[in-house]
Formats: sequence, C-alpha cells, structure tokens
Amino acid sequence: MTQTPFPDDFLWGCATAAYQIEGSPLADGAGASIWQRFSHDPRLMAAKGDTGDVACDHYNRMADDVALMKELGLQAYRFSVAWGRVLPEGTGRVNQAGLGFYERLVDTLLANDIEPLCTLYHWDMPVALDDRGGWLNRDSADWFADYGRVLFDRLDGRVKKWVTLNEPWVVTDGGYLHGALAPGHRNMFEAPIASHNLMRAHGAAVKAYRETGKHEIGLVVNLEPKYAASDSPEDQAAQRRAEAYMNRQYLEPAIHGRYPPELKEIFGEAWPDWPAEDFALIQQPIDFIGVNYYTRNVTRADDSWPLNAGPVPQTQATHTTTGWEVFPQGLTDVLLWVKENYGDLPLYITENGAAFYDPPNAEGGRVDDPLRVDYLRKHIAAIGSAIEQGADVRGYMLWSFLDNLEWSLGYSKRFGIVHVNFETQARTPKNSARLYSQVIATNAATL
Ligand SMILES: CO[C@H](O)c1c[n+]2c([nH]1)[C@H](O)[C@@H](O)[C@H](O)[C@H]2CO
Repeated sequence: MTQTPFPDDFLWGCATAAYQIEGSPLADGAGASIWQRFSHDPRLMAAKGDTGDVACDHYNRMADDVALMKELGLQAYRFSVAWGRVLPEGTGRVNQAGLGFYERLVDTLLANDIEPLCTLYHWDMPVALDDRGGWLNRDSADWFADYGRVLFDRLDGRVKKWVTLNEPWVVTDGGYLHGALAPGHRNMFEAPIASHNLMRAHGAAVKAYRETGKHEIGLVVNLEPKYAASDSPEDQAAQRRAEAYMNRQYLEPAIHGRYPPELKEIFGEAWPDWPAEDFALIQQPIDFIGVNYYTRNVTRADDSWPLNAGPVPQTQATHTTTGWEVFPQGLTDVLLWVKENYGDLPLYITENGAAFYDPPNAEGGRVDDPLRVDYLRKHIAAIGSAIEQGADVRGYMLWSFLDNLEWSLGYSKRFGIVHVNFETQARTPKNSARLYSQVIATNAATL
C-alpha cells in the first residue's frame, strides 16, 4: 500500500442538494420549485412517481444527519438552499421559517466542527419565477442577486465558502435543450439565452456578495475531459467542439470574459450577439472554482450525435449504474487542465462519486460496496497526483453523503456513502463511508 499525504489544511467533506434529500418541499410556507412541478409530471419524469415529497426526510432529520456526519469525521458539508423556502415567490417576501431551517443547519454543522459550504442554486428555481420566464428573463440576474443578499446578510461569517451556481451546463443542456431536467424545455434558441442569463446571475450574485461579504465565493462547473479518439482532423475538431460546449462554455466567460468561438459555430443562428457590458458583469473575480468530476469522454466525429461529436464506448472499463466509465486519471487531467487554462485559482472538487448497485435494505447493519470503495480510493489518489503536479486543490466534497433522489432517474441510482432505506428512512454507513473516515483520519490517499 502506498500513501500519498495531502496538505495539512485539506478539507474533506460530502455534498448534497436540497431537492434531492430534504423532502417537505412545501413545508412552513415554502414556495414550490420547478423540480416540484417536474417530478410530479409523469410526462416529464423518467422515474415516474419518484418525487422529492419525502426524499431522505432531511428537513425533519437534519440534526441526526449532522450527528452522523460528525461520527464519520467529516470536516465540511456542501449543501444547497432551496430558493423557494427562503423566497416563496422568488423575490420580495422572505419566509423566515424557511431561512430558519438553513440557519439551524449551519449552526448545527458549526457546533459539530463541520464547515458549511453553501450553494445558492442547485437547480430548483421557484415556479413563481419560472412563470415569469425563469432563466430566459434577463431580470433573473437581479432576482438571483437579491436572493443571494438575503442569505449573505443572514449567514455570511458562519458560512465562509459560497457557491453561486451548481453546473450551469446541466441546467441549460438538461433543462432547456434536451428537456431531461426541469423545466423540461427542448429549444435550441432558448439554451444559449438561459445559459447567458445564468452567468449574468452568477456575476450579479458575486457583485452583491462583494458589497458586504467578507469571505469566499465561487462557481461550480461539471467538467468531463474530452479525449480525441484519434489524431484525425475530424476527431480533433470534434474534441474541440465537445470541450468548448461542456467544459469551456462557463469558465471562459467567468474567468476570461468571453465565450469559446466554437459556440457560435455550434448554435449558428441560435447564438445571439451578446451585449458587451454583460461580460464585465459575468467576469466578476471569484475566489475559487468548484470542479464536479465523474467520468471522461473519448470523442470522435460522429454526425449521429449533437455537435457531430460522439463518444467511443470504453467497453473494457468498469462502468457505474449511470453508465459512466470509471476513469480516475481523468480527474488528475482535468484539474491540471483547469490550472493550465484558467490560472492558479484555488480548486475544490465539489462533487465526485459513483452509483453502483447497492441492495435496498442493509442486511445486519452492513452495506458492502466494494466498487465504490475502489472508485473512491483511485479518485482520491488521482487528486493527490494532481496536487503533486502543481494543482492548488483545497478540498474534496464526495457525492454524496446519502443515497438520494437522482433527479429524473429517481431513487434507483444510489450515490451515497450512507445507505438510505426509503421505506424506513434508516441510515446505514456503507463500507465506503468507513473507508472515507480512514482517509480523513490519515489525511492521505492509500492505494
Ligand atoms: C453529468 O455529471 C454531472 O457532473 C453531475 C453528476 N451529478 C450532478 N452533476 C449534480 O450536481 C448532482 O445533483 C447529481 O446527483 C450528481 C450525480 O449524478
């Protein structure tokens, strides 16, 4: 066994999101979100009948869940706020009961020496705002900044690491282009507009934070490194298109104040001419980049796929139950890619994990998940390799603390290191949780 020590102040935690774990989406005056609407619509929801009405019942079990985080040795916890709990109409009236839940969560985390990392937007826009155009409305930047101010005013200081958006790419590709996620639109002309307004909202929230905030705020992007299938010009071009569309579309404007040129080629007439002043707003300086990494893509020119860029199946590799290749080297590569292309901003892995088949019930209080143990060992070692090569990685938020609602795929895809019996709500740490506790205790990767 070889050990790779991590920096002394490296932050080990887990990540979740409000709609995936909380349940009680309309409790205590909360306003419904687009995921409440989407999950209850059998025309839209792939896993029909799986809604966030109960989920992991975290809204009622928060104190016990934090105690379990403490027992496992977590040093940090990345959660998201349900916008509609705090602002039921999305703007204006503050619902103190909803804000109070997050204040209790933060205080309970701090009382257990667990650092809170707070994500403002993890996909659950209030329906009241979606009915006003949602991310298609340029006013969404102001709505989002005002929502951020409510949280900054109440929690900044106790929360010292803020995230504006979780994965704007998934929000627009899933929610506006392909319709697989809320709000379920399928419109090539809408996707760039939603995408651009999300980034304007990101910038507006960062700007609002700088008015009073005394700590750190960043952006979380999903990065899937694209490896050209061959040196052919066609495959090289396909790799560039795929990389621009998924991996550069948000970091380029946030860091460099521009879009990759490939996007106008990809969207054609659906790509607007953006007002120049928008980029000054979007490019507000941030304190860190959050990287969500799950897998890679070997990319070839293939006109049966969008962008004329399709995946080359890696049939020799292990795959997760979501169909993703297990490829730890991709995490090392993508962290170094961020450093090379976007400079030396501190990086956090804000999500990494895997869904493998786990039994619905824990037999005798144990859940053996060897594939997840192996996945975590190798991906944590991959981070160590990136750090050794100069990437300034500051922390790792494992996805996820609990088995939870995997969006339109429902409860069948289990990402948790803690098993949830959704009949009884019993929590059972899996063997991967025990491994993670060892990693945290030793502050090292062991392979
Ligand atoms: C396509 O992979 C993305 O990076 C991604 C994967 N995941 C995510 N984004 C989301 O941020 C989480 O809410 C999901 O539960 C999680 C697992 O699917």
